[in-house]
Amino acid sequence: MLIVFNPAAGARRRRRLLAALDLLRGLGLRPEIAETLRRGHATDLARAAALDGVRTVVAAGGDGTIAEVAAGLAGSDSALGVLPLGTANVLALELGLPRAPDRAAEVLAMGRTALLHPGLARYADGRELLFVQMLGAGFDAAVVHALAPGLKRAIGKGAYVWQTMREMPRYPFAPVAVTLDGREDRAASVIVTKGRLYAGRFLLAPGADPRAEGFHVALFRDAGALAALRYAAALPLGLISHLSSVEIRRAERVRLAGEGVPIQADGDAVGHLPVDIAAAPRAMRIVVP
Ligand SMILES: Nc1ncnc2c1ncn2[C@@H]1O[C@H](COP(=O)(O)OP(=O)(O)OP(=O)(O)O)[C@@H](O)[C@H]1O
Repeated sequence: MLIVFNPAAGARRRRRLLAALDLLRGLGLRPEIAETLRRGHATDLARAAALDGVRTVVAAGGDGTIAEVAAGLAGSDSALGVLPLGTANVLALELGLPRAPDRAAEVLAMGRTALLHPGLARYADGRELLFVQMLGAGFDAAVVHALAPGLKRAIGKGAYVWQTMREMPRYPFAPVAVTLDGREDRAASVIVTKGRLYAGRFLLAPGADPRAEGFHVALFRDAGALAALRYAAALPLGLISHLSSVEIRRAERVRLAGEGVPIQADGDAVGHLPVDIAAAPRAMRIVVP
């Protein structure tokens, strides 16, 4: 087992990592630790471990770290493990993965796995990006793009609320052209999700499951600061999918295009539209309770 630790995830999570390590050792495991030095490093570390035949590579961080480790393991037989040390930890909440180091260590030691079906986004220049939970284009991505990492470390999820209020009056709401399995549509913002949850425990797409194939696509029809405020208020109340200006569709293939529209994937800023989204060529195994 290799644990890939992102020291920049969450806030001061090294103690939780060390606690989990002690517990894993107590359960008879001898995990190695590799610390990431920069963005994207977790992918290189995971890929090298998979080539070496390491059976389980654990992402110790948040959703961004999980996605990077998953990208490195793609196509291999190594399983993905998770020690949730991030800010939002949406995938961990989605799959019921415990945050407490003792319980997380127990889950990793048991080694029970489920299938995970990541999404793969392809940019116009042919680059590919794997995501495990969701990809957003439009307003939520603008918030992620503008978020200062220091603020996130200092005040955690509150940083998203603060940045959302700042972006509302200034985001230009360029329209997003959406193609769902060949059918054309339009929206002000779009979230292509594998899971039910968004930004923590908030319900976005009832019925979605990262262990199933395909995507749920939330189309936010209304543009403008007031609409963004309405969506932001409905989210913590679990009411997003009930709003008349939000439609949730299922699709296997999604194309998103829009002039200068930012994208976020698994909570990280990852460039701009256009992208073509489909299932990753192979499902992978993830360690679950
Ligand atoms: N050594 C490093 N220094 C700075 N950034 C890093 C380093 N290693 C990884 N990163 C980057 O840190 C970013 C944040 O990581 P991650 O998403 O795991 O944590 P988080 O944002 O706190 O959690 P969540 O996504 O669950 O809210 C990722 O984009 C990752 O590429």
